Amino acid sequence: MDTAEISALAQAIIHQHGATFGAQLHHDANSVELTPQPLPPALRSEPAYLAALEACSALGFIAVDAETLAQAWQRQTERTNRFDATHWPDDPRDFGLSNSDPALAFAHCPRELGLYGVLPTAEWVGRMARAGVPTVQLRFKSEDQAAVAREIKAAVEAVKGTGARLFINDHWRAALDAGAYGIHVGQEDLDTIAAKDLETIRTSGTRLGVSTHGYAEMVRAHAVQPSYIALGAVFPTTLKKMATAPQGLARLAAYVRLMKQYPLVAIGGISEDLFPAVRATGVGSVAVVRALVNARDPEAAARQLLQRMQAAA
Ligand SMILES: Cc1ncc(COP(=O)(O)OP(=O)(O)O)c(N)n1
Ligand SMILES: Cc1ncsc1CCOP(=O)(O)O
Ligand SMILES: [Mg+2]
Repeated sequence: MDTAEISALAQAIIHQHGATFGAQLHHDANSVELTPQPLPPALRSEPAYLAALEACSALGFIAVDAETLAQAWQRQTERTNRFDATHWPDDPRDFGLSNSDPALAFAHCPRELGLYGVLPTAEWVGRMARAGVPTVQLRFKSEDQAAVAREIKAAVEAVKGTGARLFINDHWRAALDAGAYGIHVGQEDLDTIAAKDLETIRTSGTRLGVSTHGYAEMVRAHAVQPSYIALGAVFPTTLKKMATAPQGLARLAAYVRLMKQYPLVAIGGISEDLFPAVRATGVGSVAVVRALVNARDPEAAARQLLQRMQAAA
């Protein structure tokens, strides 16, 4: 196939899916600006792969995600024996997400983690757990290890008797020592935790949540078979400087279709009014910071968000 024929296949993909992913270019308060990305160097020569690489880059996927999608489109083409521009890859087998050994998976947690409060102190953790938030996280940023250990212990105490599941962000050793329900780590954290330490967390029965920001990171997260996968940032957030653009609802829905074997958590810029649209993607949990912490009445906000979670279920 020559370059013109490959470009015609790429155009067919863009024609089919431009409205879905391109719809994110609309301009309203929650719009997500996804600009076409430069075409990365091709690693293979098959037409389906090359066409998908071109199309996905044009649709705004960054190089590693366009590459992951292009490889999946090629596998889909081989598996089904035909190139189908209409079918956006969503079969885990095409992403190499099958055939994991379940004996090596992290401890399970419920598919529906529900409203998930990501909170700055043990006091906030206790307050939101008592308000009925079913999943909470202590996201306590400090270099002072003694202060970290104290805060984590206090958070573990604070959720006792509330039924809330407590995840600890980043500080996995102290979280293990304190007997927290789970640990949340980012991609950078995964880079720095040694394989033997991950194994220590896994065999302790402590749950593990992993942040992802696109297709390549989801594939990478799957390699450790975590208890849940977080997907974000869905919308712009002022709370954390993100290395990648907000993903938007269309991508979130595509991620949920692909990763439905995992409990999934959507995070980033999710305000109360956006809950129905986020829940409509099928994601089982919605994580928020500012929607709780910046609310004039955080307990009332928690009640409101819990209702939104249920209404959209
Ligand atoms: C539920 C949830 N999702 C994502 C994050 C972000 O984690 P990470 O990428 O490690 O960034 P920091 O929170 O450490 O700044 C999270 N904390 N919780
Ligand atoms: C910690 C984190 N990780 C990805 S987005 C985010 C912050 C979410 O905060 P908010 O819900 O206030 O946008
Ligand atoms: Mg982190």
